Amino acid sequence: MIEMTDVSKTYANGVNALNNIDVLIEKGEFVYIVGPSGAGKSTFIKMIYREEKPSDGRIMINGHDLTTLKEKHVPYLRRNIGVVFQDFKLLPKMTVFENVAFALEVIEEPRSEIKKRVMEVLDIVKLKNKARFFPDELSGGEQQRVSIARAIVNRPQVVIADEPTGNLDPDTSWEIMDVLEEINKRGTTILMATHNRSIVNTIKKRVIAIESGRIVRDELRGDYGYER
Ligand SMILES: Nc1ncnc2c1ncn2[C@@H]1O[C@H](COP(=O)(O)OP(=O)(O)OP(=O)(O)O)[C@@H](O)[C@H]1O
Repeated sequence: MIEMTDVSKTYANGVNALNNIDVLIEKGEFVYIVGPSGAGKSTFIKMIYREEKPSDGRIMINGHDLTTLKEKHVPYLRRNIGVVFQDFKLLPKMTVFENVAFALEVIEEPRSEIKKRVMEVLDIVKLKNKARFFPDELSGGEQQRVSIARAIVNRPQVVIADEPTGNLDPDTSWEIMDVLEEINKRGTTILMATHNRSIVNTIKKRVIAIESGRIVRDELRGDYGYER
């Protein structure tokens, strides 16, 4: 469902972030993207939700060619891809409920339907009881769970997480993994860029390792593979 063919990315300042990337990720996979700082992991991820365009090569997502996708069609692509960031990016003046409902792409859907869907996803992330709270009234892990609820509320086929546990303590990081695994079990493809060695080495998944802009390893049930 995600296919990159000979993809390279050079930024405007001349930095060559990715070179000749070939990769195929099937529906329902859970994939860790690992590699040293500056290796190109975020660039790889950003190209999938069209935050960045490749300089060369082709990216296909669900049969759509991202490289020729018109700007006006980018919102349709994004509806199918939920994104989770290290720093949550919640709207501080909105409640948990509103943060999730805001992301829901429903046109003239009855309020009752919107409420039902938002409460469904808050149930998945175990935050139904905090729907009326504001982000600053939540722990870091809870805020990340809200951001995951927001990412899945449109029932995307793919969730992309760029260091989702980067700002969290170890216990909370495991809770976030429980939630991501649950979402994956329900059929959503997950791509997660991470520096979290113990998670990668414990919850075994496919590992794609990137170094200096190239894929140097792609293993089912792989290891983190880097020393600190
Ligand atoms: N917008 C940008 N403009 C220019 N260069 C960039 C830009 N974004 C990233 N780069 C460069 O591209 C290279 C890859 O960066 P990227 O953020 O993809 O790495 P990363 O593997 O995600 O790193 P980290 O683990 O530190 O987040 C780096 O050399 C970085 O400086």
